[in-house]
Amino acid sequence: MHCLNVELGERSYPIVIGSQLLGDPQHLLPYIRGKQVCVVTNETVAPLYLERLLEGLSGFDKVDTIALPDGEAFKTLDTVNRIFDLLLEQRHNRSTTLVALGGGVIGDMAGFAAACYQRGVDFVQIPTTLLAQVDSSVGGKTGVNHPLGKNMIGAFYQPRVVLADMNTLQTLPERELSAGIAEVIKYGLICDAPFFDWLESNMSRLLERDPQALAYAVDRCCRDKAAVVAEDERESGRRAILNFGHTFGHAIEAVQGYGSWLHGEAVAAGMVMAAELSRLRGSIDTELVARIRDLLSTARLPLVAPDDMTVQQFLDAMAVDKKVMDGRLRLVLLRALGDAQIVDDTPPELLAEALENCGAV
Ligand SMILES: NC(=O)c1ccc[n+]([C@@H]2O[C@H](COP(=O)([O-])OP(=O)(O)OC[C@H]3O[C@@H](n4cnc5c(N)ncnc54)[C@H](O)[C@@H]3O)[C@@H](O)[C@H]2O)c1
Ligand SMILES: O=C(O)C(=O)C[C@@H](O)[C@H](O)[C@H](O)COP(=O)(O)O
Ligand SMILES: [Zn+2]
Repeated sequence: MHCLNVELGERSYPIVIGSQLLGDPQHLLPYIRGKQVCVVTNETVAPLYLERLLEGLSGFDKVDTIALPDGEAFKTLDTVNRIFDLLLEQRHNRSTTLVALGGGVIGDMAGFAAACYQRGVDFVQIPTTLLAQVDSSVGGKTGVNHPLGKNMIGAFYQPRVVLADMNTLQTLPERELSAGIAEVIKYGLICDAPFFDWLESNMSRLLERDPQALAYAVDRCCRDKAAVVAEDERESGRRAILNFGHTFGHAIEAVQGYGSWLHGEAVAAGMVMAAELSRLRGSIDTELVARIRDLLSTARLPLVAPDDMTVQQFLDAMAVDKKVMDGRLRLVLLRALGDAQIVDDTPPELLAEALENCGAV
């Protein structure tokens, strides 16, 4: 077991990475300040891990659980409202703690509920997917989707602790493991070239779920993300690099209807699009684009746009991206391997060419 910190002054918190963390309450209890707890999970994760977690919470006056329906399609205000209904019906007060047990969908919604309930209560992240362990549980972006755009309603709200139990990854469906690997690869591309090299040599170990390789990757990604977030908590500048591939990816998710492409899959295709655009702008060469495609493909991730998705559909969906400023699209592109930059001067015809080169019609 080991630990690292997200340094945010009075909002700093630890990320604990280990195995058997779920059954060992000593990691969780110090971060629960009141006597009330509400575990937020879903119908898939509850039968797998809820009982183990609840065993460690038996000392509290009040422990409620809500198991939400599973899936990105349920990452909505209506679903978050179900959390508020339960909290109010069960008379949870301001000293309650929400515990998010699940993937990024649960973490994003539980965190948002915690930010809003009685103007803010504590919350804890127990991420059970690779994607949630390397990305969504860290950094305090919480929120829900809107039919017109991804994560459009939300808040920056940091957890009190993140507990990443490696054992939970053993039950993850293969497709979800790959989706998590997309965000893992992202860190290599945007800020950690040596890690990208490591991934090229060790991808088979990750796909085989070698516990040591998984723990190494989770630790490395969390360190990379914690450093970026510590520098720019609310994305006024550098944090936007964590959005690499996402302007394209979010367009895919919104146009396809949330859930048909997994977030990580959409980000994978989006990263190829961003890499291709970087190449067209002359920043990176064909060889690097090929390396990126090869690694994503080895991880069984998609490299091109969904069938029939048009350039115009991309452009319309991308126009509502949260990074748009004064009507200008801001995109995260690559200057080199491990070096991302934010650009706001992409010629429209070059953007269209990159999209077409990646399968948009
Ligand atoms: N807040 C952030 O910074 C941030 C970062 C990246 C992604 N996200 C968001 O995270 C979401 C994607 O997260 P995700 O990939 O974890 O998806 P998810 O939460 O939908 O989980 C994926 C699937 O795996 C199941 N599952 C979870 N843990 C399991 C386990 N241990 N064993 C078996 N099945 C398990 C879930 O029930 C679900 O069916 C998206 O909504 C995305 O926008 C947020
Ligand atoms: O933490 C961040 O910052 C990220 O951008 C991480 C992304 O992987 C994540 O998908 C995030 O939810 C995207 O945020 P958004 O602000 O573009 O909706
Ligand atoms: Zn993401």
